[in-house]
Amino acid sequence: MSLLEVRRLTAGYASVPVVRDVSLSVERGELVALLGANGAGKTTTLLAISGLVSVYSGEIRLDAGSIAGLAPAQRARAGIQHVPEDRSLFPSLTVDETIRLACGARRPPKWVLEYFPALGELGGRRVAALSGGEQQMLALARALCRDPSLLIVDEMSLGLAPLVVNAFFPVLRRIAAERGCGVLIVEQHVHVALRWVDRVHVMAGGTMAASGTTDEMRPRIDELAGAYLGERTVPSSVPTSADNEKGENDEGV
Ligand SMILES: Nc1ncnc2c1ncn2[C@@H]1O[C@H](COP(=O)(O)OP(=O)(O)OP(=O)(O)O)[C@@H](O)[C@H]1O
Repeated sequence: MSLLEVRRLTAGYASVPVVRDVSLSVERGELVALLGANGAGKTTTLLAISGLVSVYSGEIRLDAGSIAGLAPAQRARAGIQHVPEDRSLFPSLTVDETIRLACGARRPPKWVLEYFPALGELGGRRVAALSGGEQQMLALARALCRDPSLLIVDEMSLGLAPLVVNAFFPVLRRIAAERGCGVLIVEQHVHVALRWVDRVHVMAGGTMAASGTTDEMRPRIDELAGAYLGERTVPSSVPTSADNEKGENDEGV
């Protein structure tokens, strides 16, 4: 039984479907990437899972239960946390205030900041004064405060330097493994994603073009990039899975 099961989803805006017949799944402890060119429908698919766009047909199940009838806030309470593309932080709040707001009356769980120790030094700093990487750390930490069973991260690397991106992936892997949650990310750096994720779904033109384990997809990446990913690939000189075993860039954030 998958943590998240999306079956034949058709969803869109103002009665116009922009994703059609999309199926994907995420298991507990698994890191899954959703890839695709601009406009392929990745964000819309994530928004449909979180209940933020209209679903016209298909099924979305979390822990085997249908969440179709649930409002976004109910889905959040059911275990889904969504870090949107723009990160949706409040620029005038400090790091501490952002975390406290996410935790409500409770204290932030200690383990949250253990994944992002750099945030510990930034408690009093306003969001507006944080770098892009620090803002992404905060957005992820805020989502983790709810101890999600499914963490959704849209365009995690947007605006971040490749070195910073490389540092985020091992942290996401640890979160998935240690918290037992599923992590579904939209990622533009395809070769970097293939270094770290367990499974890949490739969207094109609002439909699911290819799905498979990373080992299955890696040999097909040039074919997939040519057919579906447009400019959203980086040269294959970016380290591949073999480099993981050497522990390069694993220092975390
Ligand atoms: N609010 C909206 N109203 C109407 N159409 C929209 C809306 N948002 C997105 N679309 C359209 O839906 C299609 C899929 O967009 P979506 O943002 O899901 O793609 P994407 O794969 O996430 O692209 P990108 O990588 O550029 O963010 C596009 O044709 C887009 O123009």
